[in-house]
Amino acid sequence: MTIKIDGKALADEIVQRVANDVSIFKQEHSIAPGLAVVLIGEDSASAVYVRNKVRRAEQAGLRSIEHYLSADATQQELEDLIDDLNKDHLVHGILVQLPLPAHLSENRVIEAISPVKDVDGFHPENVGRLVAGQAALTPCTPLGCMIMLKRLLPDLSGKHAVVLGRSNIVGKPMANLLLQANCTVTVVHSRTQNIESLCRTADILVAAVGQPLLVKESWVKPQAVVIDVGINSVLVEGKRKLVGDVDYNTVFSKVSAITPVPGGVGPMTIACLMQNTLKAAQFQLGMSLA
Ligand SMILES: Nc1nc(=O)c2c([nH]1)NC[C@@H]1CN(c3ccc(C(=O)N[C@@H](CCC(=O)O)C(=O)O)cc3)C=[N+]21
Ligand SMILES: [Mg+2]
Repeated sequence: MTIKIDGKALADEIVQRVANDVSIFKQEHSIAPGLAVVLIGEDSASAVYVRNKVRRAEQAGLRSIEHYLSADATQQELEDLIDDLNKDHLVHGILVQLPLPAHLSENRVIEAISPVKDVDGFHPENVGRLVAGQAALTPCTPLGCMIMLKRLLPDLSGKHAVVLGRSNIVGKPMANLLLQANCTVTVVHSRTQNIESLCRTADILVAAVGQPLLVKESWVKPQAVVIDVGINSVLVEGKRKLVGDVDYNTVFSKVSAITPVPGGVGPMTIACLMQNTLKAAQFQLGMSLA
């Protein structure tokens, strides 16, 4: 019997726990942890994401503030806003929604965010800390994937994990977290030779390439655990539908567990954003890091 990993239910659980810790935080500090989300330009795909974030922030008891800049905002305007948020004592977490319009530098924006408020974990200081195995704010999507994996396989030690994709947002931090958990890690990407046969050697396969239904039944080892990070919007018989990077229906019966899309990694990403915002607030107010 294959386990369908219920990311939504696990996210509910995490947000509940964050809400509990937030109420303690509020009693101790008389303020709520605050999350500022910066959005540049119009992007229909981000609308759902923002709505989910706002709803989860409410559930967690966090204060969440959205800042909307127009698509033609300048680098200076954006960095000035980040500067204000860095100085704002009511803001403990800052997330700038990526990707940015082409005329803006993502690297410069990420570096402008104070590392202690960098709830995405994208600042080079947090990236370095993660790689070095030091306490850090860790990217939300890989963190959510690790929570699901550990719930399923409490001892990840010695497992062969294959990460499909090498983005700064998912693939690279995911590989580092798996290594930290004593997995043997292989990262495969667009230039890799024999991708399919490498994936077939994985005990744990994490797909994060943004290619709808790329991973077929022939790509997975029997009884593997499959984590599908892809959230691809495709047209099926004229209707928009979300599908992952994994061909869920054909892969399902061959593996021991798999995340669905939607309802898998997506809700966990948002739950981890709430968790990171609380962690950032606790750190900034001098409590010990969990
Ligand atoms: N700085 C930055 N950090 C991010 O973490 C970030 C970003 N920029 N830009 C956009 C992407 C996308 N992303 C999603 C997270 C959750 C869902 C999510 O909750 N999905 C649900 C619902 C999807 C639906 O129903 O449309 C699900 O998969 O079940 C989707 C997308 C975070 N991103
Ligand atoms: Mg993230």
